[in-house]
Amino acid sequence: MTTSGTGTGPTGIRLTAPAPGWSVTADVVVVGSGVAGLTAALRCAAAGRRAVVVTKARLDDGSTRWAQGGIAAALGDGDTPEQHLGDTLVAGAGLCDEAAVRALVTEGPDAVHRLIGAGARFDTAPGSEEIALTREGGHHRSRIAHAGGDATGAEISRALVAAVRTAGLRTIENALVLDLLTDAYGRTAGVTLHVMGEGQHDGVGAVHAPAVVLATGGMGQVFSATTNPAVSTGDGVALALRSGAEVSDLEFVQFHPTVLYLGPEAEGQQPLISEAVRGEGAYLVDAAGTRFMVGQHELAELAPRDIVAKAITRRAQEQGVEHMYLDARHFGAEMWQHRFPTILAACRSHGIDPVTEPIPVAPAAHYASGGVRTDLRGRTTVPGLYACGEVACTGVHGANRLASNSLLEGLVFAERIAADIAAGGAADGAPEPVPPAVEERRPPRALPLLAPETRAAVQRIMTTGAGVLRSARSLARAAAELDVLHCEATEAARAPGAAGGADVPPTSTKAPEPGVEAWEATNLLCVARVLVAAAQRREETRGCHWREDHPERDDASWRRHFRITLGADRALSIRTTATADFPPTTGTTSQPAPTPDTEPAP
Ligand SMILES: Cc1cc2nc3c(=O)[nH]c(=O)nc-3n(C[C@H](O)[C@H](O)[C@H](O)COP(=O)(O)OP(=O)(O)OC[C@H]3O[C@@H](n4cnc5c(N)ncnc54)[C@H](O)[C@@H]3O)c2cc1C
Ligand SMILES: O=C([O-])CC(=O)C(=O)O
Repeated sequence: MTTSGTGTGPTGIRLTAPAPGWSVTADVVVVGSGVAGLTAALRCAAAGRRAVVVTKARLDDGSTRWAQGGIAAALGDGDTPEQHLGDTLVAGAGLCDEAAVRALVTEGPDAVHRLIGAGARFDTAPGSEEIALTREGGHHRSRIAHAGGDATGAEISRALVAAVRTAGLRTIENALVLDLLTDAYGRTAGVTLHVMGEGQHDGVGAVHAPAVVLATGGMGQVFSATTNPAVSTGDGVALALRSGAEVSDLEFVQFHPTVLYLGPEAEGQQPLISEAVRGEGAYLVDAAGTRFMVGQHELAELAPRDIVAKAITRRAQEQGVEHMYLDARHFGAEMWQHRFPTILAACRSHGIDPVTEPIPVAPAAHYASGGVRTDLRGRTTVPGLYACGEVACTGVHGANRLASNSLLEGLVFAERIAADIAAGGAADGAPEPVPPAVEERRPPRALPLLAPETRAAVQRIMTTGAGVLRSARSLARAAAELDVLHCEATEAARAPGAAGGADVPPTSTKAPEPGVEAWEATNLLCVARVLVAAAQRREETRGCHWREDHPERDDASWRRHFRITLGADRALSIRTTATADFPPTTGTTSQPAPTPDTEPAP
């Protein structure tokens, strides 16, 4: 067995996990403990597979816990999966894979009922046992189930964590997964991970398993202001790239239109004002108090998210201001308290009372519509490596995710993966035993210890150059600045005495292990560079990719996906493929090379 990662990241630096010092063996290792990871683990366990869940912080520390609006499914009278399909395809702006969307919307209602069976409690309509349903942007029907008013994700997380505990699943918390292990045939054989804090697993170790499910969530932390929690650093996408898997559609970062505006210097996770607030009748008004969405789209404030985010940005530019306002004073105190208690508390903690004043809002990075490319069974292009949830690109979201389809996608595709694993879809048999000489055979470590400041630098560069509004110029500047960061990091890594530097023998036991911050910063830089490369390539405006210099959607030239890998020559390669070819329907690595063009990255 050898460690993967012998190629270089887009940083050009060899990114290889340190050799494992301890190990655990399982049938499947699930990386991440949000809705996708926990559902996959529970389902695998129910099918008799030994599943281990590894997660970077605590079990409930991902985006799932923060989800507000709800989970979309055709649960209501008169609603149908077909109508849900239609709304999803429209939001996806011509780039959804219809087969994937069909799987989502037809399997969605039962998946939600299974979640309820697992213990999740959704709000019910007054005086009834029926699930209460609301609306969000892009949905022509009320089909969003919610819990605790605006605390849907917290309830889903609570229920799934409780189910995992009841099922007695093995979990390893505070463990950052570094890289994929592969066997001599290039098949998945587990992961290496770095456990923080005290405990029996302290330091770098490994979980050996023939199937790995990446469920690491999003990459919102690539930007300065995001709704995503601190753990959303794109680790799964970076790991997948290093292991040779394909990623796709990274340029489609969804900016949520209504995030509480806390000033131009605000950084890190920002409070979301759910789209469900607009679903219940809140208005967007500009600095002059005018409802500017009326007349812009048939659904006005409930237009798909990308359209609202663009309208807010445009109107703010016209008026020379930083934000717009969401006015829901007409809800009254009781409705605010009952329906949106979390948002009410968050606003008040920042000195804004939505009962008596409009809420200042601006777009912020919210969701990665692209990610690690999978087929309908959740298989990536590396045998035995699966991906589900926000880290994955199943083809469901196209160029822009429809509101509240994300939790649903996590459920449905996690279940599909578990079914595939249960049917023997991963590499056959147990992983090969680790040969004693693995320490000597691992590639030389040359991970630069990126300083924590690198994270903030990446975020500033990405926010300025690759944010909600982009252009060739802004993207070129971002690419150049990221290059500088990469070069500085490389130089620092080579400096005498640096961990992983040239003076540290590959097998040295004295070299300090890179810290979590170093891995996260490295992963952020890696995904930022790939994201910018994809955004530079897409010379049109589509879905949540908005190019100032190419303001129109161009189906003739760009109704395509970019499939991005790190080649054996260590260069980033970007291929384009037509929508109809996406994703593969048969599985793993034996796909014919897509047409038409294969080019080195810019
Ligand atoms: C504020 C907010 C509100 C939202 N509201 C909604 C909504 O109402 N409806 C909806 O459908 N969607 C919503 N979304 C999106 C949705 O919540 C997420 O897309 C979804 O929860 C992602 O689930 P996941 O399981 O893929 O990832 P997450 O829930 O983000 O979990 C990822 C997990 O991976 C772990 N992890 C990451 N990297 C590593 C690593 N290297 N090693 C080990 N573990 C790692 C994390 O610690 C975490 O446990 C919202 C998102 C946010 C941020
Ligand atoms: O509550 C919100 O607006 C967030 C949401 O639905 C989503 O991201 O799907």
